Amino acid sequence: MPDEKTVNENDAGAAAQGATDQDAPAVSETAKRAGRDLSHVAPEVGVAKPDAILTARGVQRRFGGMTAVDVDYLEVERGAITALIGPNGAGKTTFFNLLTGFDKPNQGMWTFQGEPIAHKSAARVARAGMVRTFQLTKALSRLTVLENVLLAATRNPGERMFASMFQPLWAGTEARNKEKALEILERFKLDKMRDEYAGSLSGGQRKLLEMARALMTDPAMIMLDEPMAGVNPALVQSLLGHIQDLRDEGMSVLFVEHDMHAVRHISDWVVVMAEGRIVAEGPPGSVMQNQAVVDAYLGAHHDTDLGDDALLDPEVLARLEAEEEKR
Ligand SMILES: Nc1ncnc2c1ncn2[C@@H]1O[C@H](COP(=O)(O)OP(=O)(O)OP(=O)(O)O)[C@@H](O)[C@H]1O
Repeated sequence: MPDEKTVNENDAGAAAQGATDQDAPAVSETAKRAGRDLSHVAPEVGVAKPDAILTARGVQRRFGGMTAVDVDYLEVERGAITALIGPNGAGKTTFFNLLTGFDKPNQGMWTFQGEPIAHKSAARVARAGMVRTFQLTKALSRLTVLENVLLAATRNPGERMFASMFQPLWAGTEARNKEKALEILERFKLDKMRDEYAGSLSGGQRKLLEMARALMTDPAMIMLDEPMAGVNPALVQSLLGHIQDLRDEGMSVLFVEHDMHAVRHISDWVVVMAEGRIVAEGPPGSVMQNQAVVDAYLGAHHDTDLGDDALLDPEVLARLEAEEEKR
């Protein structure tokens, strides 16, 4: 059965207005504030947010003569779920790669929690608290689920030669990391699969493992790259619930996604890119009605359904779940 919490759109906003759902985990003050504050923000490109965790200015990335990213100004709200959408080739992944230090801009700057992090390495960005998920590579598929999560732990002094001379210190950190990894695996219901090869996980479980790996570093902001891609429809609801939980615990979430149903249901704010630029931003309900957004998708001959809610209708979900069980 779908969880009440994920069926309601804009949970943080609902919670802020005093909605009571006794089954839902506690919603952090940050998330409540983000939901409440964003409801007063004008849906305009480049609009200032009440409490921005990330601010980008004049970001450009060119490949030869083609400008893949040309973002004048963007603020991303702290403690909110922000979706980055747009037709194929809009520049979403390139922008994501730039922000997280996996690519370098031709120009532009951005700050994260007030700290300038443009031109910094991916490792440095991660240490600052902005962590992105990664698709399971072939090499990682051959490690166990637990090994995958442990590998994501940062600042393990055991990795440093000097500290490795102090075995007890190193051993203590390893034990703590393992305890933490097991807690995270339990949260995502992957604990029973801890010793299985990661390659044997289903599409949805892989997405959860990617999130689990990111959580090992206690990020302030988690960047999810197409979290719904390759996920069985019956698991979509649960995955959406996990993403909302991250937000409700106070984390900021920025995700690139093509699945408009997911975008509509969990996003507090949606940013739309087309041809490298941001063409619209606003709450999910209104932004998808925006003419610039409709034009961007139609112009790209895109067949994306900009969002009826059929997939997340409880009856449709119950049928999908029943079909899944019969298999
Ligand atoms: N390394 C590269 N070299 C040359 N062109 C590139 C490179 N990376 C991306 N591009 C081009 O930049 C543009 C933006 O690509 P990008 O992958 O960022 O778009 P996207 O919005 O993520 O698309 P999709 O939704 O299909 O993943 C595209 O025209 C793409 O071909």
